[in-house]
Amino acid sequence: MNREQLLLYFIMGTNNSAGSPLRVLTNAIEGGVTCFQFREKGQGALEGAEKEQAARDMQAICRKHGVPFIVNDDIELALELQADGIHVGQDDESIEAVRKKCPDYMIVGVSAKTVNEAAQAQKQGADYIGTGPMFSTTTKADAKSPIGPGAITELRENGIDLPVVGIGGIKKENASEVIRAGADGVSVISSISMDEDPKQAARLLKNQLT
Ligand SMILES: Nc1nc(C(F)(F)F)ncc1COP(=O)(O)OP(=O)(O)O
Ligand SMILES: [Mg+2]
Repeated sequence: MNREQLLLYFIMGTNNSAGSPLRVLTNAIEGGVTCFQFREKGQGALEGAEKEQAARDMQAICRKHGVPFIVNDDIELALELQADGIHVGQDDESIEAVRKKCPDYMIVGVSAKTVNEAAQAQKQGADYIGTGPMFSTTTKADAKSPIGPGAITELRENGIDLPVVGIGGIKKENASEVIRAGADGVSVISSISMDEDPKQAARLLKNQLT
């Protein structure tokens, strides 16, 4: 995974979008999204065959536009779809378990908010880490309290040179703070998925990043 791919990392499930998820994803990518994560979780999330079909539909859109397609949590689904990668949190399967099950080409992303967690992730071969929540968020029901962009600066000051993306409550008004703090990119859900114009939302966000 090269760092540039993490610049504007859009995450969405079918229950995060105001409009049609496939149309939202297409518009978001046309607006400049550089990486996508399928995260089907929380109230109203699809399961089983419906979840798999939604993932396949979104994967096809990513493939058409050359955007990496990452699956959140669900390793079996990632393997079934031959996704470009998988993202796991501290309470999900370990990186070792993921690496054992997944082919080498797959990107492995890990949530890490402390220097210790990030160092562990780096040692175990993570390709990138997601750090947050940067700001308060309503999308992730079990999100902990915000740690702010300073947490990314602390990782950098302690020798964590893995690609890092900030996540949690990021919008165009605060995105540049996360980059200035040392992140390679920002990850967003509702700032794009709930906007009535996801293409414009992605474009305005991206303009804050470079
Ligand atoms: N899904 C995520 N993606 C990222 C990414 F780096 F990709 F931006 N960072 C952090 C998370 C949060 O991952 P996790 O802590 O397992 O919670 P959940 O499974 O509810 O998302
Ligand atoms: Mg998870």
